[in-house]
Amino acid sequence: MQALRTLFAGELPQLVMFDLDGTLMDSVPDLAAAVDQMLALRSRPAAGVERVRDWVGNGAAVLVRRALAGGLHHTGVDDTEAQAALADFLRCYAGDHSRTTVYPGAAEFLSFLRGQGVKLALVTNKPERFLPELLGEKGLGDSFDWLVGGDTLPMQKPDPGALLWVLQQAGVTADQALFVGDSRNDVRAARAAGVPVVAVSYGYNHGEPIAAENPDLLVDSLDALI
Ligand SMILES: O=C(O)COP(=O)(O)O
Ligand SMILES: [Mg+2]
Repeated sequence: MQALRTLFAGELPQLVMFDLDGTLMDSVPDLAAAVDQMLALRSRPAAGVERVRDWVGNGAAVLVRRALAGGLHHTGVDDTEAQAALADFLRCYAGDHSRTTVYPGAAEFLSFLRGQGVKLALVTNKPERFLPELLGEKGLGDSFDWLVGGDTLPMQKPDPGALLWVLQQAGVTADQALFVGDSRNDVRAARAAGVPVVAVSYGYNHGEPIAAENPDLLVDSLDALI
């Protein structure tokens, strides 16, 4: 907590915005299962958890395009095929979140902040339709004042638009807010919004160490911030 308070002149932030996948929840096992089902429907080999981990972070449509391309760079994927594959992926993913787990320390940090009266928001690139059910299923249903999915607004992280929207809703200035995330999309969106940013070391960042993005703080678990 000492470290967190140093970012806010001895106080706590008034608003904390959280990324979801790779920050609060280890969701890759279920995302990979749905990707592999989508590929199997096309008689294509499974991608597997290790590769899918590096493809998560830019929302479902980009994840599916990366899976069709077999790598991070997905130019050249046919739009019609990508659209059909996205529909299959979304249908498969909706069915089963049983392998998704909340990271140790995440629930504790959220309830600590709630107890201190800090406003909380989820700002994820994951499609909005999955959020209420997934959070409820994993015991985080009452955690957030705002839920912003990747398709809630016209822009997605690393665009700062969703963060700026939440700041406006909350009536909080950027320097009184904090963003907590795992990927370069999070750090870059927070920087562009002027919001201090904490990164977690255990998440998904396209196979690169998140330290290279120079977050204001880097932690190995969220309860290190309590
Ligand atoms: O769905 C994704 O690609 C990533 O979601 P996130 O923004 O919560 O990491
Ligand atoms: Mg993430």
